Amino acid sequence: MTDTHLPVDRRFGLDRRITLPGPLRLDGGALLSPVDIAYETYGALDAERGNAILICHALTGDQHVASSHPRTGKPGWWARMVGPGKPIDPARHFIVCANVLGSCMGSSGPASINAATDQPWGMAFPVITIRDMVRAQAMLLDHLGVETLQAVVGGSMGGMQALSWPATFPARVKACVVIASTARHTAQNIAFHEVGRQAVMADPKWRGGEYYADQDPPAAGLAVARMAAHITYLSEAGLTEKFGRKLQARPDQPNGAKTFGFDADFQIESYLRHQGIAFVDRFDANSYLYITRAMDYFDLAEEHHGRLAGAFKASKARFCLVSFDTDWLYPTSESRAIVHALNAAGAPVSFVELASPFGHDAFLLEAPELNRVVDGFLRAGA
Ligand SMILES: CC(=O)SCCNC(=O)CCNC(=O)[C@H](O)C(C)(C)COP(=O)(O)OP(=O)(O)OC[C@H]1O[C@@H](n2cnc3c(N)ncnc32)[C@H](O)[C@@H]1OP(=O)(O)O
Ligand SMILES: N[C@@H](CCO)C(=O)O
Repeated sequence: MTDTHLPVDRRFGLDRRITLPGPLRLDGGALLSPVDIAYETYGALDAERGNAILICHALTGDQHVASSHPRTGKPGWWARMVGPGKPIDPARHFIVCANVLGSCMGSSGPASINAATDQPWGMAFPVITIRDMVRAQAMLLDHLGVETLQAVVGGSMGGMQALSWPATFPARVKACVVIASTARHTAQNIAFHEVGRQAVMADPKWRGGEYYADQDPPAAGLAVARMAAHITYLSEAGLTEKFGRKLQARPDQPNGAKTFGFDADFQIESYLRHQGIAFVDRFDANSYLYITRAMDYFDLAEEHHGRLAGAFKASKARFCLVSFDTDWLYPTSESRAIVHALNAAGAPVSFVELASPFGHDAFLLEAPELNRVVDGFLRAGA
């Protein structure tokens, strides 16, 4: 087993990658060995080993939750929530955030090397599930000497992992915070993901996922996939307020003008193109296929004989559910269904729907009310 520091400059926090021998038995039946997990920690484990908080990231997130990204220098994706003086604070908590299995920021995924062939896995990487991601995190926590989590916290796909934790390891979780998430992917969720996957696979550069050798990825397909997905992370009201029908300024047309053609005349078109292009620079197309698939397969009730309450039967955890009123990707009704199941299972649960114009991605933006809810919930159990 090796545990190495990755060579990055850190404001605070420690960026590492561990190679665990495994094997990790995956829901699909495959055995993964070895298992690489890239992660960051902040703060220190207390003498009782009782202050660990695991933060689970969303679809395209990473382990850089609170410290600046080593490549872009941008602040961590949840620096608003995690850091000195924040609800999740390295002065009080031992904070762990790991890159999920299947991703491309250092953990085992389709872009990493298959030890059996000495080549990138590509589409030979085994299909993974949310529960497989959670099992890999449990292996990391074993390595770090964390038996019980004070809390597991996540938004979006991070919330799916957070929910999966007490269902998979009921004795290891004392509290669970689930933000803007769901206990299952609906037909509409799967439909949007399938559009994105088909955009990637229709790009001639995808080549069955074998594009690593000449470093010529299916950038156009992945950018279109991200553009479509990004719309689902926003809200109509937010888009109207930010862009409306405003025209995009260009060097030759500083106030914008219609070209009566197919340039990005509208600001919203230009914005989406920017989001698509920026995404290609930071994400692997095959990882996008694998992780969206894991989300589509997620159905916590199905894993427990069709009863969502059954998933929480053995759990002793307290739960905090948060939704946003403009999130149409994982609307409040999905959180309510989880709350009902938790009530049926007799689990302590608090639930709040917050108002925000920003849609699903509101959990990533400045949201003082969200910080107050998370802070209050974590302190109540400390
Ligand atoms: C969840 C995790 O675990 S981490 C993964 C989360 N991260 C992401 O999803 C990254 C991409 N997502 C986003 O940017 C999301 O919208 C958010 C919520 C995270 C950020 O939202 P905001 O801070 O409001 O940023 P916004 O959506 O306005 O995008 C700003 C970018 O659009 C660009 N932009 C804005 N308007 C235009 C336009 N008309 N034309 C072209 N580009 C534009 C800005 O220049 C800026 O570019 P930059 O990010 O390269 O600096
Ligand atoms: N925008 C976030 C949340 C999506 O669920 C991401 O890309 O991970």
